[in-house]
Amino acid sequence: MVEPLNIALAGLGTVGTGVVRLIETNAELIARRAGRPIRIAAVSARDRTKDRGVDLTQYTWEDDPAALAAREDVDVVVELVGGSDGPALSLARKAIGNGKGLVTANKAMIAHHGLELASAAESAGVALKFEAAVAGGIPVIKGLSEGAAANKIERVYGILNGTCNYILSTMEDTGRDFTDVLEEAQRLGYAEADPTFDIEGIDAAHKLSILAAIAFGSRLRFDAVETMGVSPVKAADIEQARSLGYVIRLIGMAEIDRLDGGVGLFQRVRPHLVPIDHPLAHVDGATNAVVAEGNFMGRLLFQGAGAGDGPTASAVVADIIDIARGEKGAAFSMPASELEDIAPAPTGHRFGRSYLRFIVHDRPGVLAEITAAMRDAGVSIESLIQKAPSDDAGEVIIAVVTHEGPESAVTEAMRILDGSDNLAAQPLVMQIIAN
Ligand SMILES: NC(=O)C1=CN([C@@H]2O[C@H](COP(=O)(O)OP(=O)(O)OC[C@H]3O[C@@H](n4cnc5c(N)ncnc54)[C@H](O)[C@@H]3O)[C@@H](O)[C@H]2O)C=CC1
Ligand SMILES: N[C@@H](CC=O)C(=O)O
Ligand code: NA
Repeated sequence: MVEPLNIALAGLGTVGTGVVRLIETNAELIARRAGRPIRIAAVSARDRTKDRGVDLTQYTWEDDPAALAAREDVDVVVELVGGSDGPALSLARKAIGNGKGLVTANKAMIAHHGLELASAAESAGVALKFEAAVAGGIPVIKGLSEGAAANKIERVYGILNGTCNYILSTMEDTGRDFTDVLEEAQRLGYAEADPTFDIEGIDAAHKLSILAAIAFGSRLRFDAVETMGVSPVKAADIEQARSLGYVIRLIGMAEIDRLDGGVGLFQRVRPHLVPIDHPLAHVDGATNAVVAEGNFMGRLLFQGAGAGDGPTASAVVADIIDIARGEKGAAFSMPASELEDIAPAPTGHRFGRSYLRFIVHDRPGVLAEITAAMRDAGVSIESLIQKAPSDDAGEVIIAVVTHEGPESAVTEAMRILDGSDNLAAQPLVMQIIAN
């Protein structure tokens, strides 16, 4: 008789109930693949009486998630509560401290405390796994830390937030309003408990910092991710971008910067313009996609569902199966002590084309002021569109696409224009992804 792997689940929301459903539905197949059955020994969440659409009566209930980490009959704790600190972190610390494996989908906690938890797991000789934390159901952590393990990777980028991608692509396809589409993404279980994390780019920044650590063998530097979300993007930008041959996507990009003879870690999350014939332009809905460039493998593209109960549960259970097979692995693809401390790249090195959007008062001299600022900052204009006001508010949209050049020149042009009384709103700058 083979001993089961006994797991405890903390958090029974979108992902937690997805995990219960998956383990119950595919129990026999999972046992054959894992070499032994996966048994849910105990569960915990905030509200015991809530109807979650799954029968939990057969599992022991603990009111306090921390109690799961103390149970003798538990081999692996699965943390699906969320939040960078609080109950999730104390549960994670206790589980590892008590010699239990830890599986989590919590990118906020890993981005902030991943190094501490990885070191603790290594010392305790237990597994720490978080495949679901980056790009949901896509096995990108496995792909990079196992499939691409032999490569030097110096660039990784992609679409890392399902909620933002759902909002941007749905607005683009249907012309629907931002708030309305966000509510739909929340109903579908894509958004974080606090959706500000999604729309302000913080969730994507959590994921990017984890990916960068795995891809480059660098220490996590979430604090150094330059982050901007999608809230400043207006329906008019989506329309303008489309007329220029682009779509707008929230892109996370991490790169090793070797300019000026040093080595720096560049990490940025921002809305970008993506040419319509680029593979990332066709990533719609809650789909995520990650591109990684390795010195021997070339370019890899991972694509699939980045959020939602089924795909996320699939990644969580894959981690549990790995542990059942006796695979511990290294949380960040190498021992925590081997991760290099790479300082953030100096700003001002980036080079490329940009899209600049101004909302201005419709009066003489506005265009001249904008083009003069560009000239004085050394920004070369490739195209400029002025859109007639659609209402009688007396405001006009001016969209500028620049030639390739240093981003620092665009920043300087924005500095020159800052505070101008011709501007009716804060200008928006989006970088254009090269083909
Ligand atoms: N929803 C998604 O598509 C994805 C979510 N994740 C991550 O998975 C984790 C869980 O996310 P969801 O299931 O969407 O969240 P959720 O909000 O649907 O579920 C959270 C669960 O944790 C429980 N909980 C919250 N605070 C608690 C506390 N103080 N004590 C005890 N239980 C508590 C709640 O009762 C609920 O059962 C988060 O870390 C999230 O970032 C990762 C990838 C995709
Ligand atoms: N809120 C996240 C869920 C998955 O990580 C997202 O929208 O991508
Ligand atoms: Na994943």
